[in-house]
Amino acid sequence: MTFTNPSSVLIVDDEAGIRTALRVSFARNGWAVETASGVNEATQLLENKDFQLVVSDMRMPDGDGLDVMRSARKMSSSTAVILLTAFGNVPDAVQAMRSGAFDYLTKPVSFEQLEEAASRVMRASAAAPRADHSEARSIVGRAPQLLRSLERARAAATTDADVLVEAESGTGKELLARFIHDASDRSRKPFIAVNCAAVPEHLLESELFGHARGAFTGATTAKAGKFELANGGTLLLDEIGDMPLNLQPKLLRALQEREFERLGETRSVKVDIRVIATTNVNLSAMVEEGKFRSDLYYRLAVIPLTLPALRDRAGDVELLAHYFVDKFSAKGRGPAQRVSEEFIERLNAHHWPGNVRELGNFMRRVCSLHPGVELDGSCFDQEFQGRSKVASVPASVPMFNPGAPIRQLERAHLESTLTMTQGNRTQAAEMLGISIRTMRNRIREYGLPPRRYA
Ligand SMILES: Nc1ncnc2c1ncn2[C@@H]1O[C@H](COP(=O)(O)OP(=O)(O)OP(=O)(O)O)[C@@H](O)[C@H]1O
Repeated sequence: MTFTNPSSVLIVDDEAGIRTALRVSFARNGWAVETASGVNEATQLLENKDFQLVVSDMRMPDGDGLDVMRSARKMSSSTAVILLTAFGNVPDAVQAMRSGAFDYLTKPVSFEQLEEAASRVMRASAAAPRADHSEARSIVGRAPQLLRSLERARAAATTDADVLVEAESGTGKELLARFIHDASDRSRKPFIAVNCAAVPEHLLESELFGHARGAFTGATTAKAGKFELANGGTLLLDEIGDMPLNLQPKLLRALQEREFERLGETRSVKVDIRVIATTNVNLSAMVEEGKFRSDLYYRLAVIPLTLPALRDRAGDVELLAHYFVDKFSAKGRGPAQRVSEEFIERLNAHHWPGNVRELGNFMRRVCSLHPGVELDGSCFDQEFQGRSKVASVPASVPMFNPGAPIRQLERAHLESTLTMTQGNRTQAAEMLGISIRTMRNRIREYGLPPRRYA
C-alpha cells in the first residue's frame, strides 16, 4: 500500500484534551493530523486511509494500543506506531516493542519528547518510504545511543553502500545487519552470513567464492560460494578481523568489482550484493599493525556504524530483562513471571562485559532455574554465587576499582573466569555470554598466556 499523504499522523487517545494538544503541536510541523477517541474509531480510519505514523494511548475503554497497532499493521506494514504507556509500566512497553512498536513513551508525555520521536519517524520514512518498521521488534532498547545507531542504520538501509559495524561482542551486530537487510530494497532476497572466524582458514576462500569440481582434494562437485548465494541480497561477513591476510586482496577485488572467480576456475562471476561486515576487534589498530589491509578497511567502511555497550545504555538493562523474562518464562503458559525491583537493581549494578548476549544467557538460566516465582535478589545472588564461589580472582586485579579502564576490567574478568573454568575456553565463553571465537580473539588481543588457557 502506498501513502496518500507523505506526512499523515493519526492520534488515538480517549482524552479529548490530549488529542487537541497533540493535533495543534503536530500540525505546526506541517503534518496532516487526524484523531480518534478509541480503538474502533481508529480502526475505521486506518481501513480507509494510510498513515505514516500512529501515536496511540495504551489503555483505552474499548481496547488497547496493541489493538490499534495490529489494525495499522494489517493495513500497511510501513506505518510506524508510537505507544504511550502509563508511567513505570515496563511490561507494557516490552510487549509494545516486541509487537513491533517503533517507540514508546511514558505518560505524562512531554511534547518535546513526543515531537522528537515523531520527527524521527518522519525523517526515516522520508528516507525509506518502503521500510517496514516491524523489523524493530527484535532490537529491544530505547537508550539514546542505541536509537541513534538504529537511525543511522535505517538511513544506511536506503542506500546500497557497504557497511562496517564495529562494536563489542554481544551488542547485537548481527541483529543490526539483519535489521538493515530487512529495511532495504533487498529484503525479499537472500541474507547470507559467513562467520570468518568459524570457517577453517584453508576452506574460507571456497566458502566465500565457491569452487570448481576437482579444485582441491574432496571437491567432488562444483559449488557456489556465499557471494553467489547472496546474489540480489545481503552478505554478512561476521568477524571480518579474522580474514586471513592472503585472502584480503581477492576480497578487496570482489568488493570493488562485484566480480570474482570460483576457486579452480578462470571464468568470472558477477554479483549484485550489499556487504555488511562486523567486527569486535579494533580493525584500525590491526591496520596499523599490518594485520589488515588499509585499502580493504576503507572499502568496507563506506558507512561505519557502531552499537553501544550495554553499560552505556541507561535503562535498557531493565527493559531487556523484562523482554527476556517474557521470552524465556511465559512461552504462552499463564501470566509473565514477575520481577522484583531488587532483582533489577542487582542487574543494573552488574557490568555485563558480554553485553546483551550475556544478559540474555543469564536471564535464560534464572528463568529456567526459578520457574513461576517472582525473581528477587536471592535468585540473582544464587546464580552469581554459583559462579563466583569457585572463582579465585587474583588479588592484584582491580576488579571493582571505580575509574579503572574498562579494558583492564574486561581483561581481569576474562582472566578470572578462565581461572575458574581451569582454562576451559568454551565453558568460560558460555559463562560470559560471548562466542568461543570472541573468546579466542580476546585471549589473543589481551595477550593472555596461550598454554594456560589452551
Ligand atoms: N537489542 C537487543 N534486543 C534483543 N536481543 C538482543 C539485542 N541485542 C542483542 N540481542 C541478542 O543477543 C545475542 C547476541 O547478539 P548478536 O549475535 O547480534 O551480537 P554480536 O554483536 O553479533 O555478537 P558477537 O560479536 O559475539 O558475534 C543474540 O541472541 C541477540 O538476539
